[in-house]
Amino acid sequence: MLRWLTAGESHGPELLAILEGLPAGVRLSLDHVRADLARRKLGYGRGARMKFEQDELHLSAGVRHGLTIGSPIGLRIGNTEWPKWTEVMSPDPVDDAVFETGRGQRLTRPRPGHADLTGMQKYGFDEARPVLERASARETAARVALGAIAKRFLAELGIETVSHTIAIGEVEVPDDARVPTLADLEAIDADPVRILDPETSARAVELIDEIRKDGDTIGGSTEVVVTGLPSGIGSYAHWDRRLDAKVAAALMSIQAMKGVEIGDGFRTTRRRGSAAHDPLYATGDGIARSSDRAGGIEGGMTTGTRLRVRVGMKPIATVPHALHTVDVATGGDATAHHQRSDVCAVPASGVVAEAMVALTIADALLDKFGGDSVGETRRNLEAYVRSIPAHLRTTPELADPASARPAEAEVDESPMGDSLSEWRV
Ligand SMILES: Cc1cc2nc3c(=O)[nH]c(=O)nc-3n(C[C@H](O)[C@H](O)[C@H](O)COP(=O)(O)O)c2cc1C
Ligand SMILES: C=C(O[C@@H]1CC(C(=O)O)=C[C@@H](OP(=O)(O)O)[C@H]1O)C(=O)O
Repeated sequence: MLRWLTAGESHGPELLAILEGLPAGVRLSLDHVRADLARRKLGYGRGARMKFEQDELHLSAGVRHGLTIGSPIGLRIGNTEWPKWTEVMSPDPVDDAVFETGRGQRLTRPRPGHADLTGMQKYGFDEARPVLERASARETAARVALGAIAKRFLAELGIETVSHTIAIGEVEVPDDARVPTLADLEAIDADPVRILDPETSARAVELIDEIRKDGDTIGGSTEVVVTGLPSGIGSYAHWDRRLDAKVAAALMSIQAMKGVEIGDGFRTTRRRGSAAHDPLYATGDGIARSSDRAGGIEGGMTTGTRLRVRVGMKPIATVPHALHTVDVATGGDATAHHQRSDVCAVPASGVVAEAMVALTIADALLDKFGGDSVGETRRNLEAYVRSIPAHLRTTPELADPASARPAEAEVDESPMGDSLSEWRV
């Protein structure tokens, strides 16, 4: 089992994160983590803070001489903005004067769409500062750092993860656009909105400019693609073992995410059954699916084809043309507080989504294969893959129905072996 925890406020001294349960022997350098932290700060439409704040990474535990050692991995990410916030976020009591002016002013005009008002009710505060400090997506830097480590573990097993933007507002990548692989990552990250198709990217940038000019904000969607997965990760046997449920929960836990689709998701719900699933064909190399509508998960388990999940983000709640609200200090009409904000954080949210998927997959793999060292995990994985009998084996490549015969014929000719042990994992 892999466990992870984060702590830290948006304007506190630092974010903290612990990853527990990762096997020993994973090759890891600080640069791997730094690279993903830098990717998370990219993206057209982010606010001023992304330009001046640095993510100061410290690896405190669990790694020695470039290898994980099986102990909990601990890391810190310093907020370089901290010197401006020492009084407002001081752990010790401060003088009341701090709350009179500037950064310390009490935030009594809650923003609709953010955690402000309900957080005040729930935790018993009379202003939103202590709420937004933790509700803020600054915390996603810690998740991305942990995800970068999980990705190193996955890479040791030949599993690769990539994300890209598929929509900004109503500007969408066409349905039939090529699904990227890790080889496309450089091109995706080089694009201002992380869209592969230059024409769609240009329209998305134009839209963000328009939205910014209007004093508004915009959301969108991203897709995460994972290749190299064996079949059978997750399970149909109980609700909390289903991999689709775990991936959906992980993605929905990211600030501002409002919906998750596995594979073709809601598009599938509008199709007839005959056009909604991925028919099986016998190819010379095993059983293959002729389409990728399920997104690589059936019955809560990986099918062995690429995993494809999408997550949709609502527009940023701190709208510059601030929304109507109530000043809870006076009870009167007001506009919501706004100092600065992102106009669009969809490109960055893809990097966070990648991290959450990587952590979830790494956990599910360890659930099935265990391993105190990555070599042990790899041996267990390979033994499982070898144990699947030839007539049940699948290939990740899509079948061409024209040159394949239906899988049923194959099964008829070669029924499952007499002995249970022949196919038992
Ligand atoms: C990468 C990223 C950046 C974000 N930046 C902002 C921002 O600048 N201003 C803002 O109001 N919300 C921002 N959000 C969204 C809020 O954190 C989120 O809406 C808030 O925590 C309320 O949670 P909910 O939207 O899940 O209900 C961002 C989210 C992400 C993932
Ligand atoms: C700091 C980050 O994102 C922040 C997420 C965020 C929010 O409300 O979620 C609000 C903004 O912070 P501030 O109000 O201080 O400008 C973003 O900059 C980051 O991603 O590193």
